[in-house]
Amino acid sequence: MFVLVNLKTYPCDPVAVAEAVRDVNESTDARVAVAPQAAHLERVAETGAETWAQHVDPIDYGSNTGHTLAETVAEAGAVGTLINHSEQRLKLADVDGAVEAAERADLETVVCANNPAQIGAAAALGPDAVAVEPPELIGTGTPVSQADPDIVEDAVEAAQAVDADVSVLCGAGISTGDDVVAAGDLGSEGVLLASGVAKADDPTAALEDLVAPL
Ligand SMILES: O=C(CO)COP(=O)(O)O
Repeated sequence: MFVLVNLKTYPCDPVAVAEAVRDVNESTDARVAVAPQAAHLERVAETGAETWAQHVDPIDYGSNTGHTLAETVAEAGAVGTLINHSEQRLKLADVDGAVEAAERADLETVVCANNPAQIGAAAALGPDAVAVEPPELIGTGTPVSQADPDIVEDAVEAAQAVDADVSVLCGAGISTGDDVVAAGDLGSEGVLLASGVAKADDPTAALEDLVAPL
């Protein structure tokens, strides 16, 4: 299972979380990675943790003030990027352009989507993975795998119908090892999560709990 910890703009110490991600990754068969804010990418990557960007824009080098260029993210040490997170929605054409930009920079891609229909559309753009995250469950602590298991199974089916090579992750409210196991049982190859680690008093303990059954 892939466990991708999105730090959003939570007021945690990104380097401390990254060190916990690095250490827990070494102690488990699961793959554990962290997605800090763009300005923290370099410091986080220097810890040795697998580092992802939260977003890249559908642009190339040039006159794009305030945008995030995929090549710069890669140079800062990211190996992958989220695209179209529920909190950073893009138009379909821009999701396509962002996937293209990420591929140009050799970044692995996870395109997020709200529901199985959008997952099918996202899978058609050829990312490495898609992630279904029902927005109403994000940050609630109620795991998608428990509150809405059908959405995960339907997302897996929708992605497979379009491109069987695209992995499916799920997210929203995931915070325990049991949640991760339940996600896997529904056909998900990984989880995206944030508050369960970024807001935890002890991020290392939270991460250890997440991977314990894997
Ligand atoms: O948006 C998410 C991960 O990208 C999910 O957030 P929570 O884990 O806080 O529900």
